[in-house]
Amino acid sequence: MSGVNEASVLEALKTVNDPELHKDLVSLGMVEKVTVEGEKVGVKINLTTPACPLKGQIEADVRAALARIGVKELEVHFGATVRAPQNLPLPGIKHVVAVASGKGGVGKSTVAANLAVALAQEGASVGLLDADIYGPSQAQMFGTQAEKLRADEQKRIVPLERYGIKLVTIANIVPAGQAMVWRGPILHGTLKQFLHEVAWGDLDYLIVDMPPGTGDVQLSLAQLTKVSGGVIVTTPQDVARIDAERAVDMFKRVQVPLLGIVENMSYFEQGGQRVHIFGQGGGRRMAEAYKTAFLGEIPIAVAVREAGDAGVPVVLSAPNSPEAQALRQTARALAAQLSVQSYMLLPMA
Ligand SMILES: Nc1ncnc2c1ncn2[C@@H]1O[C@H](COP(=O)(O)OP(=O)(O)OP(=O)(O)O)[C@@H](O)[C@H]1O
Repeated sequence: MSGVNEASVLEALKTVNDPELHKDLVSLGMVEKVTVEGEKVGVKINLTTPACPLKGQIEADVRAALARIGVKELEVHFGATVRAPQNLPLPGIKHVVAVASGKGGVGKSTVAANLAVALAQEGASVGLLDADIYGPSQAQMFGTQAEKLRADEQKRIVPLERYGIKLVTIANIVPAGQAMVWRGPILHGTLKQFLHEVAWGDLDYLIVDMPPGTGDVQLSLAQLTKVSGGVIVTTPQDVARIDAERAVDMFKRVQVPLLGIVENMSYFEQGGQRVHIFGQGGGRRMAEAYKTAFLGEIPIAVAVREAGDAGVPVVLSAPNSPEAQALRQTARALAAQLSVQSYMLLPMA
C-alpha cells in the first residue's frame, strides 16, 4: 500500500460525491477524520442526517475510491449532524416541519406520528407538536390520554417523552371537547405558547401535525416561526388530491417551502400483490406537477390502524412489516430532502 497517507486518502475522497448534494464529501465538510496506521485506513464520515437513505451508496463509493489508490483494509464509520440554518427557527431547534393535508381523515396524524418516531429510531432528536387543536389525535397515537402536561420552574411546558420523542398535545392539557370552542386569536396564542414556551430542548426536527384544511393555524405557524418546509399527506383518490392541491397552494402563499408529498393508503397487499384500490400514481403525479419530491407511498394495512388505536405507532409495534418499512423509508426521504433544501436555500451554521 505504498504511498497511501492521509493526504492521498483525502484526495481520493474528493472524487466521491454526496449523491443528493452533488458535491464531493471533502468540500461538503463531511470527512470528519482520516487515520492511516500501517495497512489500516479509517475514515469517519459525518452525514447531514442520521436518517440518511444513501448511507450504503456513500460507503460503497468511498470503498471504491480508496480501493483505486490501493487501500486494502478500510473501516468506514458514520456520524451525523443535522445541518441547521444560521438563524434557528426556535432556540435549540434546527428544523420545524409542518405535516398537512387538504382534508381530514387521510392519515396525516398517523403519518406525522410514525415519521417522528422513525426519525428518532434513526438517532435524531425529535419533537412532535400536535397543532390540530380542534381535533387532537396524538395523545391517542401515543397512549398518553391519561397524562397531564406540567410546567417547569420557568413556567414552561415540559413535553411528555414517549418512544424517544418529545410530545406536546392540547389533549394533555384540557379535557376532551373543551378546545372545540376556541377561536382564531386564542388558537394563535396557544400555538405561540406551544412553540415558544415549551422546554423542547435541543431538537433536530420538530414535526408539527397541522389541522386538516387551510386555515388560521397554518397562517399562525408561518407567522410565529421559520418553517423549514411542509409535507403534504394525500390519498390516491381525486377528491383528496384536489384538496391536497389547496394545501400546496396554502404553503406557497405563506412562503413555506414544500418538501414533498406522501401518499397514504396507496395500496393493499394481498398474497404478495399490490392492489391499488383507489388508483395508482396520483401522489407521484402531483409531486411532478408541483416539482417537489415524492417522499413515499404507505399501504393501507390493519396493523397501522391497530397501532394507532393501541397507542404504539406501527414503526415500533410491527417494525418489520411492509407498512413500517414504507414509513421508515418516507422518513429517510424527508430527512434527505431537508438536508438538500437546507444546503440549497439557507446559509449553513
Ligand atoms: N395506512 C393506513 N392503513 C390503515 N389505516 C390507516 C392508515 N393511515 C391512517 N389510518 C387510519 O385512518 C384513520 C384516520 O387517520 P388519522 O387520524 O391519522 O387521519 P388524519 O388525516 O390525521 O385525520 P384528522 O384530519 O381527523 O386529524 C385512523 O383510524 C388511522 O388509524
